[in-house]
Amino acid sequence: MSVFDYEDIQLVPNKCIINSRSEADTTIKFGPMTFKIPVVPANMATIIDENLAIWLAQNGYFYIMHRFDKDNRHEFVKKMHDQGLFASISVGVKPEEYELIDKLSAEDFIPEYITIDIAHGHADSVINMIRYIKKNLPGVFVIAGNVGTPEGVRELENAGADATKVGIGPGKACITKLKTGFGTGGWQLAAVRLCAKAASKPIIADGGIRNNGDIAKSIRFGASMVMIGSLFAGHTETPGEIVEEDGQKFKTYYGSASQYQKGEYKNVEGKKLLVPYRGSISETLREMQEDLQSSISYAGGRSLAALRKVDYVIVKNSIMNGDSL
Ligand SMILES: NC(=O)C1=CN([C@@H]2O[C@H](COP(=O)(O)OP(=O)(O)OC[C@H]3O[C@@H](n4cnc5c(N)ncnc54)[C@H](OP(=O)(O)O)[C@@H]3O)[C@@H](O)[C@H]2O)C=CC1
Ligand SMILES: Nc1nc2c(ncn2[C@@H]2O[C@H](COP(=O)(O)O)[C@@H](O)[C@H]2O)c(=O)[nH]1
Repeated sequence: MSVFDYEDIQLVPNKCIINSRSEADTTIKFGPMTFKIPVVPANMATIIDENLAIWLAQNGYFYIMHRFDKDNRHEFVKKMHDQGLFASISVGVKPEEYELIDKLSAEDFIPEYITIDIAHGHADSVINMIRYIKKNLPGVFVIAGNVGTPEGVRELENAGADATKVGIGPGKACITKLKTGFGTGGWQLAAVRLCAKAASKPIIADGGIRNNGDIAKSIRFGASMVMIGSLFAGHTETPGEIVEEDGQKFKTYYGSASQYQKGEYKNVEGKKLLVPYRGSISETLREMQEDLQSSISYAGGRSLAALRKVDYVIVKNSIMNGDSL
């Protein structure tokens, strides 16, 4: 098994067949809808809130609302639908989460997407929740995770998941590999490749994206969608608190399994960081789209499909050469 991560890989260019990068099509069909780019902000409390979810849905981007405003999720689905927007929520696996599914079903508020979001998603608790949602809300597109192995992907797909989310511990606010010794941190891209080969349905590569080029690399190795936290954390629209230090502006970004999210220091597997403030998220999304259009041109194609079969080389520890943007 070859083990590598984003910084160890370079994609190999093919002859360009378009006259302008604007001709390259970055759209992706994911579940019942098509989105502008194959990118989704992480379903974390410092990355997405209701206002940003509305803006993303109105502007052709996928979003997944986090699950930490527990009592508001039912109202959130209703609010999105009242505005003619799609609803995409997260759930956990505890008993009260089953009550939410029952309530949505009883009142016929059916979100388009539900993501089952727990740390160790290769578990009977997740399999049971997938089955419950599929039985009680049969039209919903169910994303389940997180997993880091082909076996995990297959079991969740077999239980009925429509997509699986891959990544155990590669996130920037993550300390899982330090606290437990487990995970895909340091070999996340290779894990995405292994999982995608086993998958018969779409996968989301989750965590470890540090540069826009990593989105193209994720697509090359089989992801249909890429989930990103830290690269989005510093924006005006993301909900992290603004902090000023030595005249410089930062925003807070904390893990969903950090004490800041949990309110207590128990089973902590996440930390808090300060991320430089960087203006509006619309500019970052626009730049991601432009960079992806450029990637498609280097792949010698017109759409994301060209990226999926491009050659690559493994250049361990050498390609960045100390470079930074
Ligand atoms: N992608 C990643 O690498 C990681 C992501 N996270 C994020 O942090 C948030 C909190 O996650 P999580 O702690 O799972 O959520 P919860 O605290 O809601 O836990 C969900 C349920 O799973 C149980 N559980 C959690 N971890 C384990 C485990 N290792 N073995 C057995 N049972 C377990 C919990 O019980 P109990 O608490 O009693 O064990 C609880 O009943 C999520 O948003 C998750 O995505 C967290 C860590 C890693
Ligand atoms: N191990 C942990 N992982 C976490 C936690 N909170 C979120 N996450 C995961 O990180 C990604 C985002 O990664 P990034 O590299 O883009 O910043 C997110 O989608 C989760 O899967 C946590 O507390 N511990």
